[in-house]
Amino acid sequence: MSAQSVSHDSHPPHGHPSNTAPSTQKSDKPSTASHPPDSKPDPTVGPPHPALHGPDGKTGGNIEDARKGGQSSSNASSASELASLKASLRNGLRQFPDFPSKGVLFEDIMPLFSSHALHSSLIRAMELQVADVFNTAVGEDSGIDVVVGLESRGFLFGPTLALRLGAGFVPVRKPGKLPGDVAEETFKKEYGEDVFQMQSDAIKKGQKVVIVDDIIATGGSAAAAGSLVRKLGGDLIGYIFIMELDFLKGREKLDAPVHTLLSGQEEKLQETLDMPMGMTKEKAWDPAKPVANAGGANAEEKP
Ligand SMILES: O=P(O)(O)OC[C@H]1O[C@H](OP(=O)(O)OP(=O)(O)O)[C@H](O)[C@@H]1O
Ligand SMILES: Nc1ncnc2[nH]cnc12
Repeated sequence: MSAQSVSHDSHPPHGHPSNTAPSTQKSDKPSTASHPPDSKPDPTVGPPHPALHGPDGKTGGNIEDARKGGQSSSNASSASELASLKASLRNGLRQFPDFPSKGVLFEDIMPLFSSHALHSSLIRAMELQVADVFNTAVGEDSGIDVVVGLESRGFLFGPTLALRLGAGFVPVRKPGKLPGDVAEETFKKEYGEDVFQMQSDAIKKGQKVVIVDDIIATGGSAAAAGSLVRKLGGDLIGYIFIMELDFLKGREKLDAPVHTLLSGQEEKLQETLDMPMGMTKEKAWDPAKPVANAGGANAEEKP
């Protein structure tokens, strides 16, 4: 195969091959969807889901009852654990320019699974992130009923996350794979259309559902999955992705809160002119230099 990855040493901060700025501190972090400026609310943190919260949006309800007691100290330690997990995960990602086609900077999440340590960090980070953004208890008392994962990369971590959250797992599949009655939704991809299906009895009316996938690009897949969940009567609490291709504005297609574990690409892959200093087209994407840190300076750090 001719795929080439960016070497660790020469790799620019994530999402922009021309950006050679050193890793940023809090004050000069770029404003991304997942790390907005102080003046702007963080769009990765949606409003608390009413079904999971009391009238003040913070307390009350069965799930919240489970959180009472030592909440603030455990929140602080969870936040620091989550920040440290995110840092390791960022270092585990790789980017492949011009894959699967020219102009696409492909985010390779497979190293997060080939390493036992990273895999374990990913699942723990997801578990903590869910509790943080949906304001639920950490772990099996989450109160989330179903995790829905999108074919196929959403299948890599959706089931494990579901176990951790005390939830069931339900797949959204491409057509012709699921037996019995299915609900289906057609959606637009970058080129042409695709169809997603779910088994009609997979979600019970009113069940609290979180949709997970590795990446949100145009948002077409995730929006179709959201429509299917609602068709089946599910209560869609929100979406969790590992990362986002910000410049495609996929989150604008979604009508439930959207959260990403790590920040993603802010801009489209640039041409040679924009490459980091000292690189040529031939030199830049040297396949002999295998590891890229796709996390970089733009990675999300929720305060
Ligand atoms: O936001 P969108 O533009 O809809 O794109 C995002 C989807 O694209 C990728 O899946 P892909 O269709 O490549 O399938 P795969 O997971 O089977 O590789 C990715 O895993 C998401 O599911
Ligand atoms: N740039 C990208 N990297 C990995 N998966 C993707 N799915 C859609 N766009 C992608």
